[in-house]
Order: sequence, then structure tokens, then C-alpha cells
Amino acid sequence: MTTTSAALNSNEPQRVVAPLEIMDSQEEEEKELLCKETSDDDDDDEYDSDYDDDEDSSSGSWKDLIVWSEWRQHGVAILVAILATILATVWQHYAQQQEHDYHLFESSSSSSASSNAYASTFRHEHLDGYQRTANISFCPSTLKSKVEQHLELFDFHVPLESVDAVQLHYVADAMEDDDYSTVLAKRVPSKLTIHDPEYHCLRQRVVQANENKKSYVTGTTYFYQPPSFLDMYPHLKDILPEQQQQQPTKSITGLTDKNKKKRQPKPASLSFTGFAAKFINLSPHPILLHWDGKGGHANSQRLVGEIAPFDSLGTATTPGQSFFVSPVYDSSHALDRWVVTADDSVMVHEDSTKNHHKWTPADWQLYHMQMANLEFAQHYLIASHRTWLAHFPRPFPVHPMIAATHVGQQHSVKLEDRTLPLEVVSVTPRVLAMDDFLTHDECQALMSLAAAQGLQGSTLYAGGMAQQQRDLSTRSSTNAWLSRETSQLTDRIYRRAAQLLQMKESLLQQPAFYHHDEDDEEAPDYTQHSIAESLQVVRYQPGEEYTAHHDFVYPSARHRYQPTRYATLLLYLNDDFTGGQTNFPRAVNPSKHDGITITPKAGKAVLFYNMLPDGNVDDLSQHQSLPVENGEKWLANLWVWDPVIN
Ligand SMILES: O=C(O)CCC(=O)C(=O)O
Ligand SMILES: [Fe+2]
Repeated sequence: MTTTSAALNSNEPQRVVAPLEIMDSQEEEEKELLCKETSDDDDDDEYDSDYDDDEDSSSGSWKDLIVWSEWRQHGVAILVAILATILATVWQHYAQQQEHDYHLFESSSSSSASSNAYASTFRHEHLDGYQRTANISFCPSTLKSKVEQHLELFDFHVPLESVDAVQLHYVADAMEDDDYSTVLAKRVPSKLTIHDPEYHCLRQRVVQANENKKSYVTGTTYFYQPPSFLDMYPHLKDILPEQQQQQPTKSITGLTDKNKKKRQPKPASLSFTGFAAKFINLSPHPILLHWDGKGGHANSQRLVGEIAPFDSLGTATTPGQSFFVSPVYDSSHALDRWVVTADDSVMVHEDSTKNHHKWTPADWQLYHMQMANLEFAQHYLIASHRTWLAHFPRPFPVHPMIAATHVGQQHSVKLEDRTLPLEVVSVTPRVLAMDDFLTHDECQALMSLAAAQGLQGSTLYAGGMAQQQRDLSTRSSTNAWLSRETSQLTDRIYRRAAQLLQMKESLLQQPAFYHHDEDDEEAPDYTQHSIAESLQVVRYQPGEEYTAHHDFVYPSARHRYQPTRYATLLLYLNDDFTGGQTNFPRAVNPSKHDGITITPKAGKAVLFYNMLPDGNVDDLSQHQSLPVENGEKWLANLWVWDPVIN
């Protein structure tokens, strides 16, 4: 018999989900689902009988004591009773330890019950029924019809050896196991039933793949297909006389066919060549990602951040930039080095120690989650011509996304006290603007509040333990964070922001019982309640800027929700300065080679989405604050996450 502890310490990769081929009935499926090695009843029996023996032997010693003198009888009896109590306590503790380690698989177990209680008590209602696998299908006959305009179906493959990792998402969904801690530790109820028909379809597909000797199963999902260029800029259709009107020989402009062809509108070729690069750590060790600096000089190297084992991190870059990863304990020793190109923007660091035999079962699961992701990314790229920067499977955003079918499209947004127009400035990326979102007095008051609180050097997100870091060559401004509760004014701005974003106001509210303890890493993070960060009021002085970057964070394999910054609301607080425009250098447009540029105007709000409707983060959402020339630029950022804040 394989003992439980041997199975857990085994160096072999463990299949979390039992092999599918051997399961016929639903009952077997439930029984076999996860953790074969967890049901070591034999071990239990052994413990039980040992324990009984102990009881017997202690009662046996009582019988022997009868012949002893009375004082001895009492003294020894007390001694034996104490010993028996100690023995029983020690044994009970040991047995509990065993149970804690290996037998927390019933949903009634205290630990998982309490963690589920947290989940259900404190979760936002908008996450009810949240499924990471929501928009993928392994049942060709039950393909959903197009759920939204501009979403197109495509097929992808999951390698058979990664199917267990995909099934794990269904199990985590069924258990509402947000950070996979329960499924990866194999603390799964043995009687867990998964009602999702897609899960059962996947299992059938695996059986079929085995029968047909295929090494993969096929799934279907959607990618975002933006409107055609001419649909984005419909007014340009006017200069396309014949093709539109299907009169090839007559021209209303009198242009020859040749000239007309020249005049046919097409997107401006952009001079900006930046893009997002993603670095995947396929090793069980945390690593540090560094930018190699200008010309690879050590003194201009910069830490991008820490990448957790089997997780990823990314950054905005340009072709030809060089990056390297190092062990956390030796930041100068390069394990891998890459030069990125626009065609090769996903870099993978493999386990350089090659100690695969030391990987834990959880390591193997995370590894296969990444392998399935990489495979999916290839199919997504072929279908959409975009790099998949999220983590498969990533459901569509749960929050509404305001339509942007063409530039100049006008929405009318009802705010508490007035109705204001909201205009589409760019379709890809999706950018909308609203004048007079804030009054002059509100702008002034926000700047005063921030100044009173004190401005500090702005930082960049660096992931993992590296947290935030200051980098003057990228972001030289100063800023202050104002929580919604700071004042009636900030509260009012959040409420108005919810109206603009078409979201429920309560989603942007911090819970009253927020008491996250910075010093205690174990403390539950109640910030999950609000999907909005505190307002970040930023001040740029002459020469200060924020070079082209993305606001999204790279969704993690470790989080069932895969939270990321969904939307950014920029609020300009003044305009008595020159320079400091907000520029989207990759925005598709007919005539400007530097994308789309917005000139700050006090009170104006700019809303843009960092995600696409298909669940990917939007590489084209890259943006920058151009350097301020004269005067000071003030602005506030409000970031809203999907589906929850991290
Ligand atoms: O200042 C701006 O125009 C943009 C600011 C920005 O992108 C940011 O703070 O993330
Ligand atoms: Fe930004």
C-alpha cells in the first residue's frame, strides 16, 4: 500500500483529477474526482485500532493495581491517569494533525467551511455564479450564439497532458476556490459534484481523443474583432465614391480609378513601435525580471519586478530592448536573457535547475495551467492577430463596457444633477471623453485636499515582493491617494463616476468594516469589496512625464478571478500649463502618426478601457503623459477593477 505521506512526498507529477478514461458513471466520477491518494481509509483504521489498544492497555493496568496497598493504589492510579491523559492528548493531537494534512476533503471540515464562509459572506453579489470557464465550450452542439457584437468564434486546442489543469478550473469554480489554494492542496470534498455541462463535455472529449489517438481536445471561445476601419471612421466613406455606390464606371469626384485607389482611406502608419511584453516563469522559484538598460550598461539596468513561481509579469517595451531574469537572492546573475521583438513578445523562463523531480504536485498543476495557456495563446493569435496577455481561461469582463462603434459616437449620460454628452474619441483602444464632469470648484478642492495630505514621488507597480518602485526616467510626477471616505467631495465624485461607468455605486464603495492589517499577512483582505482604488491625484511639474505604459496588471494563474484594472477614469483638474497632453500612441486613426492626443481641460473626464470584451487585456490601451513644458499639470486617476480588486 502506498502510504499517504509517501504519496505527498513523491517526486512524480500527480494527476489531481483521476484519469478520465476509467470513469464511466457519474458516481465513480464524483468518487474519483481529485486526490486518489487522499482516501487512505486503511490508515484511518490503523489509527483507530491503535487507539483502541491503548485504551485497553490502560484499563489493563487498572486491574493490576487492585492488589496494591491503598496509598500506592491511589498514587499510582493518579500517575497512570495523568500518563493516560497525556498519552491520549498527544495521540489526539497527532491524529488531528494527520487529519489536517490529509483528510480535509469533506466540505464539513472546519477549515474549508470557514474559508467558504468568508467567501460567501463578503463577496460582491455581481460575482454570484462567477465562472472562470464561463465563455468556453467543449460541446460543439451547444455553442452559444454570438453573445455580443464584435465577438467572433474560434477553436483552440488543449494538449491532453494539460487537460487536468483545465479541469481544475471547473473544480475551483464549483468550490468557489478563488486562489486555488484548496484544489492545489487537494482539499476537495470527495463527494463534490460539478454541474457544469461543459466540464462533462470536456471529459467526453478526452475519452474520444484517447480512442482516436489524438493528443489534444478542441474547445471553442470568442475573440474581439474590432469594427472595420471604415466603420470606425464612417465619414471617410464619403471619399470612397464608387465602391460604396457600386458604380465602377462613374465617379462623382471625377477621379480616375488609379487616383481613387490612392485616396482610399486607410489607418495612419504609426511612428510609435511600443508593445506589451510578457514574461512567464515556468519554474518553482520566484525570479526577478530586469530591463537590461540602455546598451546593457549595469548602471542603467532597472528592476521590473518579481515573478512568482509559475506566474507571469509584463511591461511596456519597444523592439530591441533586452531583459533578463535572475534568482531573487542574486539579482546580478542572469538565468535567461532575451531581446524582445513585436513578433516575439512572450518570453518563457524554464526551470534552469532541471530539478523536476523536486517539483510538488501543485507545481505540476501550475506548470500545466501555463502550458494550456501558451497553447491557447497561439490559437488566439492566429484568430485575432493579437497577443494573448491574460491567462486562459479568462471570462469576459463582468462590468459593462460603453459601446464605441465609431469615432464621434455620442452617448448621453445621466448624472445625478444633469445629463452630459460622452463622446467616443477612439474605438481601438476604447476611449471616451466628457467635458465638465467636475466643476471648477471641485477641481480646486481636489487639488487642495491632495496638497494638504502631502504629495509623494509616484511609483510603478512591480509585482510580488518588489511591490512599488520609483523610476524617475519613466514616471517623474508626485501624487497623493484620496480614499472615497476622505470627504463629501470625494464621495460625490465616486458616485458620479459610477454613473459615468454605468456601474452600481455600491461597487465603488469601501466596506465600513475594512480593517486590513498590513502587518499580518494572514489577515483576509477586505478590499475585495470595492472594485475601485482610491483617487490618485497626480501633479507634474515642468519636464515631468509618464512615458508610454499600460494601466492593467497581468492576470495571475493563481487567482480564479484574475483581477486586473478594467477601466481608467482620468480627471483633468487644471489647464493653465503647456504640454502634458495624454497620448494614446497606438490608437488607430486615419491621419495622425502619433495616435490620438487629448489636450487636458479642467473638469474634463477621459474614460478608457484596459481590457477587451473577450477577456484579454488591451495592448493598444498603452498611453502616456507627455512632458509638461510650462506650469503644473494636475490630474486624478480613478482605477476600476474587473471583476474584483486584487
Ligand atoms: O497624466 C496623464 O495624462 C495620464 C496619467 C496616467 O496614465 C497614469 O497615471 O497612469
Ligand atoms: Fe496610465
